[in-house]
Amino acid sequence: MGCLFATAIGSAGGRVSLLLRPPLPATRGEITVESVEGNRTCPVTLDDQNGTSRIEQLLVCTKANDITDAVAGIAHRLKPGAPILLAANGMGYLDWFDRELPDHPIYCCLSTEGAYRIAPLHIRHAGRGRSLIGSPAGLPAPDWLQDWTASFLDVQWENAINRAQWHKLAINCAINPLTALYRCRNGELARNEVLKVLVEQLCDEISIVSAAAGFGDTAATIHRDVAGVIAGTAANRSSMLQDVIAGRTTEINFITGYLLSTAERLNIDAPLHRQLLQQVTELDL
Ligand SMILES: NC(=O)C1=CN([C@@H]2O[C@H](COP(=O)(O)OP(=O)(O)OC[C@H]3O[C@@H](n4cnc5c(N)ncnc54)[C@H](OP(=O)(O)O)[C@@H]3O)[C@@H](O)[C@H]2O)C=CC1
Ligand SMILES: CC(C)(CO)C(=O)C(=O)O
Repeated sequence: MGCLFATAIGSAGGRVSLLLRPPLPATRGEITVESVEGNRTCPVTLDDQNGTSRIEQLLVCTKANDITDAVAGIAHRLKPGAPILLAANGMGYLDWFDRELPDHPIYCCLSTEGAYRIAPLHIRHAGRGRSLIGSPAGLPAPDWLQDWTASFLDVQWENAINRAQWHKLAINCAINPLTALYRCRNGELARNEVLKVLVEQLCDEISIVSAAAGFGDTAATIHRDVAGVIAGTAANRSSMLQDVIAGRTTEINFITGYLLSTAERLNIDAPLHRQLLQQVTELDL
């Protein structure tokens, strides 16, 4: 996603540096984004945590598990008040920013774009989607949003980013862990009678937690919306299943884990989600 977003901002005239893990292959590079519309390229400066230039604006495109380590390594280079935009899936990483970087405005990006890496700095933009950017603290749309809205991606400002994130998280909680455990494509959750019942039970629990957490819209629509996403993405392997197949740590702690910590705060039990968290965590070990 980092290569896709960097190329989008570059296409709108922005200057982009990629902060990679050391050691750096070079100090300059070129991103290639393949898609059905043809190839796009974007020249970038390559940098790592040992660099010295000051960071005016930070876009974090790691997996949720890596956010805090990645940002902690470069936090000393942030200009005072530099905005930080977090593009990872899931929820539950904002507390760290409130604690460690309270003077930096935090924004979140919720994206349904689809992209995967073919080689270093070379990606395939496999599916066009929409990206919502918003401020969990309720800040107004910043000037730099223009770099995104002027790009080739479909980007919109979202005033209620918390709600949008919760809704996406709820859908992921109902689909991703089951597909990872049963190693099936999303559509199997509607075809297999046993899995169908489990999806319904997961949605029942999500609905109760959502209502208590103040997300009444999600509580009311989660069964229908999950069925719609399963039908619309029937041939997909969920991101969690892809992580399991590739032997990567999943983002379960920031998806089901966040639902469960919200439930616990509200004294609600969600036993099926608890069981799935444990089972997927065992896969991660
Ligand atoms: N790909 C997609 O289509 C979509 C992804 N998302 C979400 O976006 C997020 C990113 O996904 P995706 O781009 O696919 O993930 P990738 O694993 O492809 O990319 C994550 C990148 O983060 C880098 N990274 C991790 N830790 C550090 C660190 N400490 N310092 C510097 N770089 C670091 C990794 O580097 P290295 O290569 O060295 O490991 C890797 O290049 C996830 O939360 C995902 O769920 C959301 C919608 C769609
Ligand atoms: C919507 C869904 C389930 C599509 O596969 C997804 O967001 C994911 O895989 O993480």
